[in-house]
Amino acid sequence: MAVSESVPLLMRLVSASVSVSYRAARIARDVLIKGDLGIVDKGGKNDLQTEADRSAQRCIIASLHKQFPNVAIFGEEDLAPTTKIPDDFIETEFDQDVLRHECPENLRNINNDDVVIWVDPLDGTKEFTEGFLDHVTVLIGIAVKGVATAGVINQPFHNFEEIPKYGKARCIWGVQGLGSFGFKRNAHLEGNVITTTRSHSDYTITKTVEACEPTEVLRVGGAGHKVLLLIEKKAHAYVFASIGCKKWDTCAPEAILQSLGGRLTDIHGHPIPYHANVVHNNTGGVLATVANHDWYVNKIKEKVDSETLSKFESVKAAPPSLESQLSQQTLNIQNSSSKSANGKVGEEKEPNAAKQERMARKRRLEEGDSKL
Ligand SMILES: Nc1ncnc2c1ncn2[C@@H]1O[C@H](COP(=O)(O)O)[C@@H](O)[C@H]1OP(=O)(O)O
Ligand SMILES: [Mg+2]
Repeated sequence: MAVSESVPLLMRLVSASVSVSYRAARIARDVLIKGDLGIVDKGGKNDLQTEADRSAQRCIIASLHKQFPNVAIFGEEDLAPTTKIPDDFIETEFDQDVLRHECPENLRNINNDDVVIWVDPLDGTKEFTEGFLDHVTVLIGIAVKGVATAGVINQPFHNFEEIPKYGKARCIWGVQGLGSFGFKRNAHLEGNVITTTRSHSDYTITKTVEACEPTEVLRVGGAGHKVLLLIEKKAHAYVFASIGCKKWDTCAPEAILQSLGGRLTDIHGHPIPYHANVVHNNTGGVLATVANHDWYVNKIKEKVDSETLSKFESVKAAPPSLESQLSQQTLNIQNSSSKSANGKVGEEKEPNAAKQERMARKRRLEEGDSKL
C-alpha cells in the first residue's frame, strides 16, 4: 500500500525497511531450504558471501531505491552490475504498524540529503554457513546527519531450534526518541555478561574482553545478534577490539540500542559517525553496553596497554577527498525500472562538486549506464 507524502520521511523509511527486511528474510530462508548456499570466499579472515547475502542485498537496495530514489544507500556486498533482479525481489509495501507511531518532533523535517542507509543483507554469514541460524540477521540502519537514528534488525530464523522448518522471522525496529519494538526484555541479569565474536577472535580481542572483568563470556556470531542479546538483557556488554566490523554492521543495532538508553561507540567511548563519506571499517573497534558505558571504557583504558589501544583509531567525521568518496561507490543496485543492476546509490553529505557528480551519476544511472 502506498503511503502519503505527508508522513515524515523518517517514518516512511522505517516502515519500508521493516517490510523489505521480511522480504529479505524470506529470500535467506528460501536459499537455505533449497540447500545450495553458493559460498564465495571474499578473501579476508572468515569473510564469506552466500547467495542469501547477494539476493537479499539486491532485494533491499533495489526496493528502497525505488521508493526513495534520492536517498544514499550503502550495502556490504560488491555485486556484478549486470545481474537482472527478479521482479518479485521488489517490495513495495509499507509496514502499517510503524506508520501508526508518531515521528519524534526533532526528526519530522529531515530531508533526503540528511539520510544515509547502511545495509547488511546478512550479518553473521560465517554462522549461516555453519548452521548457527539464530546468529543471522538482516540489518538496515538509517543515519540522519551522520548519527545512527533508526534501525531494523530482522532475524530470519528466530527460534529455529523450537519451531519446525528453521523457525520464523521476527523484526525488531526502533527510532531514537520513540523507542524500540518487536521483542521482550528480561527484567534483570546478574553478573557482568560480555558477548564477543566467535569466528573473528584474536589475542587483542580476548585481552580486551578480560579487561572488562566478565563473569561470563558469550562467543556468538553477528553484530546484530550480539546487540540483540543486549537489547533483550541477555548480556551486559559487547566488546570487539577489532577493525573488522563495518558501518552496516553497527548502524541499525546502534540506533535500536540507543533508543532504549544503551550506547554503542568505539572502544575509546567515541561516537561512530555514519555520513556517506566515512571509512567503512569501524577502525576504533566496537563497544556496546546496556548501561555503565564509561565504566567499560575506563576498564579498557586502564588494563589494555597503550600501544595496543593506539592501533584503534576513532573514525573522524571530516569528509575525505571527493576522489576517495567516489572510489568507494562500487556497490551495485538496479535502476528503478528493474532493467539492470548498476551503481551504488551513494550520495555524499558533500561539498557542491560531489553533489554535481552525484547528479551526473544519477542521470547516467537513469540512462542505463552500467559502468557507474
Ligand atoms: N575480520 C572480519 N572480516 C570480515 N567481517 C568481519 C570481520 N570481523 C567482523 N566482521 C563482520 O562483523 C560482524 C560481527 O563480527 P563477529 O560475528 O565476528 O562478531 C560479522 O558478522 C561480520 O559481518 P558479516 O557476517 O556480515 O560478514
Ligand atoms: Mg555483517
